[in-house]
Amino acid sequence: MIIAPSILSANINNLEEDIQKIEKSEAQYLHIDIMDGHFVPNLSFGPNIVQSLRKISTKVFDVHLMVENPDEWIEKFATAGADVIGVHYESSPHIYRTLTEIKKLGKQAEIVINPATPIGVIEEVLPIVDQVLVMTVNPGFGGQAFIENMLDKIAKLDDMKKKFGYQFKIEVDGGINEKTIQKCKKSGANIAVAGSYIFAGDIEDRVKKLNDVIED
Ligand SMILES: O=C(CO)[C@H](O)[C@H](O)COP(=O)(O)O
Ligand SMILES: [Fe+2]
Repeated sequence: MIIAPSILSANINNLEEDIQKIEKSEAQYLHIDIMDGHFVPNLSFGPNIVQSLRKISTKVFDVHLMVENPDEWIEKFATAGADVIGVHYESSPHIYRTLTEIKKLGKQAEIVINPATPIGVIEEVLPIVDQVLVMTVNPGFGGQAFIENMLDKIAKLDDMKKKFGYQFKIEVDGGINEKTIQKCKKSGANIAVAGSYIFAGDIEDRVKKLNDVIED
């Protein structure tokens, strides 16, 4: 399972130091939350931050767009250094086109669904995506509690993946800690984003702890 530390919970006063700790850790991804104050009630980072981080990190940049009109932003984040670009199903009526454009830019395309969104509505894009992100909290903030009934959704998605032979990875985001990561893995998740859990302690140690519990 891939661990993706979310820099939303990093120390913004000393971001470089935290990024260096992530570099040394076993994490394979760096999760970057982009919030526009409209799609979610919070603001975070823009493409310039992604561009700066690209100079100091070798991790896979997993950019989670929580924005209205994602089509306006995908090229900017692709140019800034994103490797994976995640767009919310709820953010556009033309999400198939958005996902296709991400692929045309040479990036991995990810569809993201909010807790209230059923997987049935994304069935038609499953053959073209590289990742599906199942939100396990309502997006907008770090440090929220994991929504337990998302485990059924992850398991259903994993069943569909096996039934149709799809290759996408299943990612989970929100409320991930030593306990919830094990449940997500059992349900079929392949990538776990963790923000507050990782940055509340020693970064390298916390990433290792998450890896250790899922290996047991
Ligand atoms: O997308 C997000 C919030 O919208 C973050 O990635 C997520 O909340 C991570 O934070 P935590 O692990 O503290 O829940
Ligand atoms: Fe996120």
